[in-house]
Amino acid sequence: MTNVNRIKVVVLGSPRVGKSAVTVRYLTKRYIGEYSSTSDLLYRHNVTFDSVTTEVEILDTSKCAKNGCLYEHLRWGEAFVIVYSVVDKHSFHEAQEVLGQLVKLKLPSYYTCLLLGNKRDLDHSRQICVDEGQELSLQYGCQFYEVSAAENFAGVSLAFQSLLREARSVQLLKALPIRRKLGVNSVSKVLGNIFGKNTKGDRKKRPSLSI
Ligand SMILES: Nc1nc2c(ncn2[C@@H]2O[C@H](COP(=O)(O)OP(=O)(O)OP(=O)(O)O)[C@@H](O)[C@H]2O)c(=O)[nH]1
Repeated sequence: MTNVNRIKVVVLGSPRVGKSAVTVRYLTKRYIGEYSSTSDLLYRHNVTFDSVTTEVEILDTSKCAKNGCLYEHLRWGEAFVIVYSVVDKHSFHEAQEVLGQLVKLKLPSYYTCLLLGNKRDLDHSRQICVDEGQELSLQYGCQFYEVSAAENFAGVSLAFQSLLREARSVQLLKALPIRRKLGVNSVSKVLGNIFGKNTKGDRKKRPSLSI
């Protein structure tokens, strides 16, 4: 059963893309250059949106995802941050693979997902342009931000908050009493509020930003 007071977030991506850096930046505002952890780390903190406080669990995954834990991570999570490095083409392709697995495992139920291009401060060595990230996110219907955990707290914070807001809306929707019948228009309104479609069917752009 959905717990509307808790959101479980999983941070995934290739080795060394900055999963720990973005997670710790979001939670503490600090950038720590090197992390020595070789196992998954679970963080807990509270967020308040519209006067409602929700507990957030963030699982910063380690290399274990390579050794068959990906399935468990995807099953455990309700919201996903899939990180790649803009200076590492391979990590972008791996992000694409993870998105594919996520869709296979989670659809048709709702889930929330953020594609996060990290290390944008290394622009001179870029291998993945903004448009490629944007395109991939549109393909999989997820949010997209480019950030630099090293240089900027604001972008990382905005990206996580945007994900958490959407995750909370999805949870509220899931928690609607099954017996309460909604008309087609009501359902379309609820979904529109969450996924950015207005009732006339025009699609609003998903949040997408480079900071
Ligand atoms: N230039 C730059 N370096 C970064 C940035 N974010 C992380 N790094 C560096 O990238 C390296 C890997 O960062 P981590 O946060 O440990 O990456 P990770 O994905 O958690 O690594 P694993 O858990 O080992 O897979 C470290 O040397 C960080 O200092 C960034 O935004 N810009």
